[in-house]
Amino acid sequence: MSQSLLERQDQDGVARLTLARPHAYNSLSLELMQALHAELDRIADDISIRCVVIRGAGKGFCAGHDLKQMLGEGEEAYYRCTFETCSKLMQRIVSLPVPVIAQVHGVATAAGCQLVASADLAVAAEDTRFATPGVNIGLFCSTPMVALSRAVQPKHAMELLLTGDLIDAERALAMGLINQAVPGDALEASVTVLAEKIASKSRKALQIGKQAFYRQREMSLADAYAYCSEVMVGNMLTDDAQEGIDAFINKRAPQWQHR
Ligand SMILES: C/C=C/C(=O)SCCNC(=O)CCNC(=O)[C@H](O)C(C)(C)COP(=O)(O)OP(=O)(O)OC[C@H]1O[C@@H](n2cnc3c(N)ncnc32)[C@H](O)[C@@H]1OP(=O)(O)O
Repeated sequence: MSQSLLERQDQDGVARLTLARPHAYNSLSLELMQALHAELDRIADDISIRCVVIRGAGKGFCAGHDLKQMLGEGEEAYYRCTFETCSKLMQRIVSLPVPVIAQVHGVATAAGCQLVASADLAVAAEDTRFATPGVNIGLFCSTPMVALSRAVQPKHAMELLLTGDLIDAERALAMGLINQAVPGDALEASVTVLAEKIASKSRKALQIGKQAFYRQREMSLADAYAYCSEVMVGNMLTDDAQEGIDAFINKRAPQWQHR
């Protein structure tokens, strides 16, 4: 991992990944996206991690793709590589076996807003501004729309995409883009409470549940119930479910094996 682009700190089963390009609002250069993807791959295989927090260094979370790099490179192959890399990164977040929380402050625009929408949960400082402003610069936010249109109601997604307007955290909360809007000085603590609560669960249960949540959403009602019934059967057969139920019945704390 490149220390200058992305920083990682692990504590109590939570991996905190900090986008570290504060001079450019942590905009997603190709190298930063590659570093984040590689770190998520490592976390996927790291049994000690049960929750991931993605946050930004400096005065904002993320201002989307690095426009200076994009204009500077100016080649079709480079653009294709950028958007494919970003799209794979967002899918890696969804396919990660453990939940991802976006800890958002300052601004989250374009691909930064997509990062928020792609995370399983998001907590923002009250004064955060969100937007998909590509349309203001002749660049409709087509890849962010994939995550956005799955995270919020279609008319809310279209409003953001068509106007490019900045919205505040209160509006983002009302749209369902974020889970909580908290005072800026309470952001770190609020995310820690949420992350540690999740990290206290069985990693196996989190993995089974997260994967099933996204898969069943693409299915018909009947297929979703059939699929999730089988998921529950598989879940019941895990060591952690057997342990958790026994612990509940015997009024003791469960000892997770994370399998
Ligand atoms: C399909 C997906 C497409 C995309 O993701 S395309 C990217 C679309 N993103 C945007 O259009 C956002 C562009 N940025 C902004 O609109 C504004 O910025 C903000 C609202 C995020 C913040 O405004 P303020 O607080 O006034 O700061 P500031 O002076 O505009 O920016 C500070 C420094 O950060 C650089 N910067 C900001 N966003 C980007 C970016 N996306 N790529 C590269 N650099 C960026 C600026 O240029 C400047 O730099 P310097 O201090 O050298 O003047």
